[in-house]
Order: sequence, then structure tokens, then C-alpha cells
Amino acid sequence: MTDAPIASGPYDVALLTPDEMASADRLTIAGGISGRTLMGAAGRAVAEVAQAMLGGPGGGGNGVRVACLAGPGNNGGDAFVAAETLRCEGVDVVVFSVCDIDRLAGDAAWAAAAYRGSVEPLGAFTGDGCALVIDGLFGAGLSRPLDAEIANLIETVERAGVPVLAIDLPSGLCGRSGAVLGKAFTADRTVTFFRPKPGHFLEPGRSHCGVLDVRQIGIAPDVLETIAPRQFVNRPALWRADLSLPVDAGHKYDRGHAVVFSGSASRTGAARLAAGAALRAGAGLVTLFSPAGAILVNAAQVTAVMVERCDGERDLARHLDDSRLKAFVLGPGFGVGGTARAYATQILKAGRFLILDADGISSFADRPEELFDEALGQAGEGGPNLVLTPHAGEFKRLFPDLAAKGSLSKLDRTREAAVRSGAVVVLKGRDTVIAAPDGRAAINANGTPWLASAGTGDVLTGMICAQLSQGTPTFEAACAGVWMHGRSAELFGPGLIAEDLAGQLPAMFAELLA
Ligand SMILES: NC(=O)C1=CN([C@@H]2O[C@H](COP(=O)(O)OP(=O)(O)OC[C@H]3O[C@@H](n4cnc5c(N)ncnc54)[C@H](O)[C@@H]3O)[C@@H](O)[C@H]2O)[C@@H](O)CC1
Ligand SMILES: Nc1ncnc2c1ncn2[C@@H]1O[C@H](COP(=O)(O)OP(=O)(O)O)[C@@H](O)[C@H]1O
Ligand SMILES: [K+]
Repeated sequence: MTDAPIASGPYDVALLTPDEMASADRLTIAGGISGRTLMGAAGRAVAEVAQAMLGGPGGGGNGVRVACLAGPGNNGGDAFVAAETLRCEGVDVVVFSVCDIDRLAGDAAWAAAAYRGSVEPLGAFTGDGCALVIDGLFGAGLSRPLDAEIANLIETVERAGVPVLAIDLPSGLCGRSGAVLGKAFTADRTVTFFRPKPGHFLEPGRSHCGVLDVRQIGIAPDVLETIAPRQFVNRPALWRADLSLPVDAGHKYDRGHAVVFSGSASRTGAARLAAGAALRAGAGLVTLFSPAGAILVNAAQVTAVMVERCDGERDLARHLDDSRLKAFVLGPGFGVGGTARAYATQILKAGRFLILDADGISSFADRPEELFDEALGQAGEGGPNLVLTPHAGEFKRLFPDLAAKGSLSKLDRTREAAVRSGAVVVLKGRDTVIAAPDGRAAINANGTPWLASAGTGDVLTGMICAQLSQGTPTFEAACAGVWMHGRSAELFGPGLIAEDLAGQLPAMFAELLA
């Protein structure tokens, strides 16, 4: 997926639901720019990308057959504009239309009338001699699963092995949720307009889009002030202004003291992964709170990270008297049970930040309300005090009903979980969603499949903790941690294991601060 420029503010990285995109079109048209102008720009942008896929104008593009598949709505209209543009540039184009072109209406009818090339019924498409398929069947208007004729057509394209360029969305993909409605094209490239949609980033949608091109077609960004979208792609533009960084005359305590709870003697590695990442990600001091039996194991393996004994609620209460301890990671390798519940409650009651992961989450499986009630009562100025970092299995333990509700997208589900729990919820995976109880949500887009490996989630908690301990607002801290984690994996490349991630943070910071 091509990365949009690291731009100035959250609206530069906004994602628009299909309904919000329709509002953007409507507001633009009401402002005096016609729908035909928008469709013309959209279709020409598609033609430009098609030429690039064919090898560029005047290059391999001439004399190659391009099949433009046109649907019954404006997505089809874009396809007709693209077809006419390519035809005028000397490309051999045929439009295959779902319906008789005199049944088209509005801007799509105008685009079809302006097209001077040949039109055939959809059923005539075989894929023979075709170098590129432009998919203009359905975009934002998809309202039900594709019928058998179109599902078969997609299979024909797949069998023929022809590259696919999707207009707006690969047909069959829901722009709101990223779900496949019946069957969907798997595109090599997708051209969308103005701002991307959640379905371009949520799986399985993302895997169906190929490289995503976002083209500007004349919609003014100020319509976003009216629409006020609440979902974003997780890029630095979303949180860069809130990020905590060392200041020239700073002291280590200004940079926050982070704490990670260690598990018992045979289960200490996860906590050390988190602690090492927290220190490298910018916390001024990091301490491992260790049960007495694990102190020697921990002390033998850390240097800059400190180790303190913490064996029960009395010890923790004593530690919490030190107001310099800002943010706590609880869960990696910790063990499931009452101790985790008691510590979590104590930390939240003390008004500190808590990142609850792994065993910490599972400890509340039978009584999530205990945790949620505590978190809902404690939100501070910078947002909630609690960050939950579940993978799908852990999410199901805390929010079984939300996990089971098939009509919810991953974005919806994470948002509902955040509202219910009073926490910033980080629902992990290739398409990690970060949601705050105030309705803001971000979908992460970086990282590599090498992250699907033991211990990488522990490292993530440390990266989030580093920002929280330094005073970054909770949602922004979680988003920044997730992005840094993904970027570190990209910088390392293949062969990554959890231990390698923190070592990439200096290169990540150099790039981010450049
Ligand atoms: N002025 C605008 O609104 C602009 C719209 N644009 C394009 O317009 C598209 C949206 O256009 P529309 O709202 O017309 O929607 P679509 O063109 O995506 O499809 C709508 C039509 O498909 C039918 N339909 C939906 N699901 C179906 C299914 N499973 N099987 C059969 N028929 C189905 C609907 O009944 C409707 O007739 C965008 O995706 C984008 O490509 C661009 O031209 C930019 C400007
Ligand atoms: N296919 C993938 N592509 C990108 N990131 C992934 C993928 N699979 C998992 N991840 C990321 O890797 C991390 C795994 O965390 P988690 O499941 O908690 O593992 P562990 O408990 O072993 O640390 C998460 O940050 C998750 O988002
Ligand atoms: K399409």
C-alpha cells in the first residue's frame, strides 16, 4: 500500500465511511462543483493508473486490450470515463456493461454517452487477449452480496490471471467494514478518491485492494470540518503533535518512570521484553516489579532496567506512594488470577496509567465489570487511565458478545469495547484497531507478517508504556506505540523475532524526527 505523505493533521489521515464519502460529494456539489466534474476527474485518475500498469502512455499501452467492467451506478460511470480517456490515448478498450447503457441514470448516463468505443454485455467477457481488467462494477453503493453471474465473472478473471485495477473498491468489498459480500475481486491496485475508506484497511478488505492510490478529484478538504470523521489511518499525522520527546534541559524523571510486572521465576522473559522496549522507546527509568522468587533471574539479565521486589498488595501500596511511578504494564507472563486483578484495581485506584495485556486481561474473563467500573471511574485529563491490548482471543474473553456479533466490523467492535470498558482498546492483528471511549479510532497499516511471532505483543506494551509514562494522552500514546512497533518491524525486515524490535527504535526515531 503506498503511504500517503506524513501530513499535517488528523484530517489528512481521516478515513471516510461510504456514507461520509457521499456527504463529501454532496457538499462539494452543493458548493458549485458538478458531479460530472468529479466523475471526470475520477475516471481520468483511473486511466492514468491504468497506463502506469500497462507501462505508461505511448509504451506498452498501445494496442493492448483493456476490459472495463461497468456496473449500474456511478462506479460504472467512472469506468466509462476511464475507458474513453484510454481510447483517446490509443489503447484498445472494450467496456463490458452490467446493464443496457440506456438504463444508466445521472452522471453515469452522461459518462456512457460520452464514450465512443465498443460496449459488450458482461456475459461476453472471456479474458482472452486481455492485459488489464478495470473493475468499475460496484463501489460505495454495494448494498448486498454479489449475484452468481458476477461471482462467476470474478472467477473467470482469476482463472485468466489478468491484473485488476479496482475503481474505488474491489467489487464485492464493503467500504465500511472490509467484509467480502459473497465474492470480491482481488485487485493489484485500487484507486480511491479524496480519502480512503475503512474497508481499504480492515481485513480481509486490505488484502483485496493491492496497492492503494488515493487521488484528489476536486473535493475541498474543508468539507471534513462539517463531516467530522472519527476514524483515521494510524500515521504520525494523527499523534505527532502530542508525542513526548526528551527536551534539552530535561531530567530522567521528566521522562517518566515506567514499571513492568514480572511473572514467576520461570516466566520472566515477557516482562523483560516489555521493560527493555519501554526504556528504548523513551521512558526515563524502567523498573521490573518482581516476586521475590524471580528477583535473581531478573537481576541477572538486566542492566539499565532496575528490579524491585513486589510480592503482594502491601508491597505495591508502598511502591504507589512514590508518585514518580507513572505507568504500569501488567500481564505479559504474569499468570492468571486474583493477584493480577488486585494489582490492576490498586493501580487504577491510585490514578496511574495501566496497560493490561495477556494474562492481565484473561484474569478478568469472568468478571470484566470489575475492571470496567474501576476504569470508568478513573479517566484523567489526558484520557482514560487504562489501555487494553488484546489479540482476538483475549478480546473474546472480555467482550464475548461483541466478538460474536457478525454484523460489527473490527472498527465497530473495538469502539464499542472502548465505550463499555472506559479504556483505550488496542485490538491487535495485521489491521490493529485502536479505539478511545470518546469515539475516535485508528486502523494501523504498517508492520510485517514477521510480527506474528511469540513475544512481539509484550514489546508493544513497553512502547505504549514509554509514551504514557511521559504524559502523552492515552489514545495518542497507544496509536504512537502501535505505529512505532510496526515501523520497527519494517526496518528490521525478514527474520524478525521479538528481541529485535527495540533495537530498531533509534532508526525509527531518526526517521520520525527527520
Ligand atoms: N459524484 C459522486 O457521487 C462520485 C462518485 N464516484 C463513484 O461513484 C461510486 C458510488 O456510486 P453509486 O452510489 O452509484 O454506487 P455504485 O456504483 O457502487 O453501485 C450502485 C448501484 O449498484 C446496485 N447494487 C448494489 N449492490 C449490488 C449487488 N450486489 N448486485 C447488483 N447490484 C447492486 C445499486 O442498486 C445501485 O444501482 C463510487 O464508488 C465512486 O466510484 C466518483 O465518480 C466520484 C464522484
Ligand atoms: N500478520 C501480521 N501482520 C502484522 N502484524 C501482526 C500480524 N500478526 C500479528 N501481528 C502483531 O504482532 C503482535 C502480536 O502480539 P500478541 O498476539 O500479543 O503476541 P504475543 O502474546 O506472543 O506477544 C501484535 O502487535 C499484532 O498486531
Ligand atoms: K469497483
